Amino acid sequence: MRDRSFRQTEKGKGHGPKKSLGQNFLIDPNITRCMVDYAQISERDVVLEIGPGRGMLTREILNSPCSFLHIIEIDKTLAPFLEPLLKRHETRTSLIWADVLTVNLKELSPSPTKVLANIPYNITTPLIWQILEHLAPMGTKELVLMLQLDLAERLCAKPGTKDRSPLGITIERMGQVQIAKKVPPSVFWPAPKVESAIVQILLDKNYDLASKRPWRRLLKVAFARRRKTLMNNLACVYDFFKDREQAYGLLKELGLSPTVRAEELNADDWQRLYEHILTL
Ligand SMILES: C[S@@+](CC[C@H](N)C(=O)[O-])C[C@H]1O[C@@H](n2cnc3c(N)ncnc32)[C@H](O)[C@@H]1O
Repeated sequence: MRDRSFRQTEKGKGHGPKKSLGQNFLIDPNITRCMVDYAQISERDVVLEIGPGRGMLTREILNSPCSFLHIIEIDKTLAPFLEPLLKRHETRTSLIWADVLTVNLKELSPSPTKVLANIPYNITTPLIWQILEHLAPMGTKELVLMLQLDLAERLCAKPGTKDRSPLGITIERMGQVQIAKKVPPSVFWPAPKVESAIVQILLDKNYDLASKRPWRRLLKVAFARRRKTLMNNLACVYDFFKDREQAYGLLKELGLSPTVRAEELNADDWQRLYEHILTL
């Protein structure tokens, strides 16, 4: 059942949704419950919620047995919604008013084991990189995120498809990603123009990969010009190789065609290429 009292309450507290901050609030408690169920939060979990808005998902997380909840929200005008809620759970919550992209997530104490968020679509990609880079090495093992459906599909893209991306490949090397549930615009207020999806990311290996500069640089170079071959990108962009001959030699050694494009490589190919780049 949708939360029909929402609009009145919202107006009552003098806060209208801000488009510039991606404020499409969830109004269907079944969806927030679903997100918390996917996260399977136990009393050992420390949760980080990004962008709590009016606290719809926050309330559901606080109903779970989590030992601690960090919350980061940029919009202080949401205080009348959040502060009374958090006051009831003072000993196990901490609220930071800030742009999450400027927060040093490594310093959150206790360290989050799980991240839940209905994130503003405009900061999704840098935010996921930030979480992988700073929180995965600190023990974050699971992310349950509400994302725009097309981005969710890009994160799950298989080798050989045009949607393959550096972020998707990095997640694949660190764990698994899946679309847990597609979500229609009608569960938000105001309704966005696009469909969304709940995405579950499990991290179970290579926890420090996203923080490795050579890895990030390899992917950046390989995907710098998507229509060019991997060999051309490796040889011509930046200075990985002296010339095309050297790049050709490496691809041959790895059993890869000289005409292969970055989007065609699978996770093992990336690992072998990365290991070789580290020896250069
Ligand atoms: C899509 S709304 C989700 C609100 C709430 N979690 C819900 O599901 O109803 C996104 C929230 O992220 C907040 N936000 C936007 N940009 C942010 C940023 N850079 N750092 C932290 N919070 C941000 C917005 O103010 C808003 O509360």
